[in-house]
Amino acid sequence: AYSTFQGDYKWKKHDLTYRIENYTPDMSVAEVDDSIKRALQVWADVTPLRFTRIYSGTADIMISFAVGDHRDGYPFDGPNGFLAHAFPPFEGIGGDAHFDDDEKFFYRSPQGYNLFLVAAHEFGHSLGLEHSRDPGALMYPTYIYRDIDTFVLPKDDVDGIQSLY
Ligand SMILES: CNC(=O)[C@@H](NC(=O)[C@H](CC(C)C)CN(O)C=O)C(C)(C)C
Ligand SMILES: [Zn+2]
Repeated sequence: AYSTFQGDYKWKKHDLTYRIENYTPDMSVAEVDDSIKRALQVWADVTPLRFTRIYSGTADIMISFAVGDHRDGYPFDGPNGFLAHAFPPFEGIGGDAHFDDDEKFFYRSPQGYNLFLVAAHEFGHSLGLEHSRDPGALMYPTYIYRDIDTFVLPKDDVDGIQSLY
């Protein structure tokens, strides 16, 4: 039930870079770094894609926290509502993921919004996946909490990403 972006947007290379541009006050730097790294690994585990972190310059996937209007034409909406958004693989802002810092993100708590889960969904978009109609899929449009210690990428998402890479 997965879907990809019209025109089959996908990266033409398997070695991708990412850069964490800023941090949320909701958790430690180490916890953000780990959440992002694990959210990318979810997709790397089932594709030939590899992710390398860079600390300056322009990465394929630029990751940032922002509130309200952050000048990309898609202003955030305060607490709740939209939690984050990401752009499909194309030049420039393509691949980039923005997280709404008016949300309270959590590292491990089942309350609130788990950063790892939100990021894993966003990176699905960064790699070329659109939303799935499968309510069990990570790419389902609504945030659903799942135990992150036992998290396994749902089959619909695996089928989707493997249809691209
Ligand atoms: C709690 N709020 C929600 O469930 C909202 N959904 C989201 O914020 C999506 C991200 C989640 C799935 C991590 C937005 N999205 O698709 C980004 O790529 C609404 C369903 C209210 C829009
Ligand atoms: Zn989405």
